[in-house]
Amino acid sequence: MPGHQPPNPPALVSFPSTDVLADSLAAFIVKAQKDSLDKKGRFTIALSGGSLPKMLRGLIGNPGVRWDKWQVFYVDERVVPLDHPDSNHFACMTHLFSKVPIPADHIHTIDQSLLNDLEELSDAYEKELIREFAQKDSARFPIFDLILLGMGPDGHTASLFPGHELLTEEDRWVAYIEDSPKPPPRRITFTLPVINHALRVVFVAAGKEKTDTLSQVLDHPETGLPSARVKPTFPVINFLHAEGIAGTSGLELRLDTFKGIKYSQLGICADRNGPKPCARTASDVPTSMIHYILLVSRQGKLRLAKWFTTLPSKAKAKIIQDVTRLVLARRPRMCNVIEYKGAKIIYRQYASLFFVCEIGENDNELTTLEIIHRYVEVLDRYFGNVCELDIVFNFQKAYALLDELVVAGELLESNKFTALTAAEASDAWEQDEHLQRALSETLYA
Ligand SMILES: O=C1O[C@H](COP(=O)(O)O)[C@@H](O)[C@H](O)[C@H]1O
Repeated sequence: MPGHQPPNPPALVSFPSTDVLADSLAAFIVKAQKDSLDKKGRFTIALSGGSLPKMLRGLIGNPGVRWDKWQVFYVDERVVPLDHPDSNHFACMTHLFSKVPIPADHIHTIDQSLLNDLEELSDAYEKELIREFAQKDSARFPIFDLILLGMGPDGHTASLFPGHELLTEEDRWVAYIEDSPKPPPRRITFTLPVINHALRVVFVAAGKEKTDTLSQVLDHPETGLPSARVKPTFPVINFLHAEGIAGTSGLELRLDTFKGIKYSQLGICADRNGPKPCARTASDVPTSMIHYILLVSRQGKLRLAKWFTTLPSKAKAKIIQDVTRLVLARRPRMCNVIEYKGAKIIYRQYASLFFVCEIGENDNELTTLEIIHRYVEVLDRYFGNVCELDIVFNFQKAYALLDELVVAGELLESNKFTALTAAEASDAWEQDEHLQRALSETLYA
């Protein structure tokens, strides 16, 4: 489960103006949407209120957006009628949805008939989430493709406020609050586990006062501000515009403001040596997706097949046949990338085994080779110089180790030791179970 893995450091993108931020954010959303549609044909997104809806203007008239594939939820909602100026839905309607062709039933709002009963209202919204997610993704918590958050000057995000008991909620998906320090007082909100299970989480912060809050959140997470508790598996990306941070040239980022952050920045970026224009754009945030991983022997025998896309068995058999033929025909010094039906096959040979992945045409080959190598390293450490026979006789373990690294086609755990520790822990439980069984058989025989 994504939320059980150690979080990655956040990334910060600073923009010279809110217009550039809005364009870049739109490009990022379209890329995330494309990845999700390629993978599963739908796109689930959760939106915040406050200043965020205005920042979504880059989506209006954007030809890359497939509105009919979106399922929209609200990260939090103020408990007021849906046409009330305080409503987050109202803000999103005003600034975005009234201007784009999204089907009305793809926007999941609160049930207005329950405004007088907060418990019923939040339960009903949770049920709405269950309807969308429970059978398709994780039943424990929904896994959103993208959650867009705001950050209040006090560090609150969604309707999770500093020091509030809701910050420790571990079970509920949606909770309610009657005493919000920011008006209106009655709200419902996603809980932190829901936010932390998302595939991508982005904070959008615009305004000078957000600089100090962001610095507090990034440099002093120990203070436990709500925004600092957002720690999903993949890096949180912070889209920031604030005068004084990004000046007119956009390059005057005050690096000392954010000490703890990993500066793997996009758009206008900076590192410890100072800010510089960055070749990458926000839409290049690495969301590379593997469609499948195959392990094929030199004799053309399939040793492992892990699919991250849903395909009929016939199509899978055809792919295995084609890919095996293509890879086996390669000579040693040839490039490790092969074009195949509008996608890319990335392969690497280790002794008698070919490790083969398919990725999209815009995905990153080198990252994929790195993922393959990481998997081989983990296998190697686990089996001690892994060979083909280890995989043949322990294929469940080979799958389990892969599951520790790659989930839903994306690299989940880049630390091989963490992946190994998880596998060794499950071995220990297994042995313990054997022991328990042997003991109880002896005792009760
Ligand atoms: O009250 C709320 O505040 C936060 C932050 O809003 P912002 O105006 O400072 O961006 C927002 O994300 C949340 O959805 C909203 O209900």
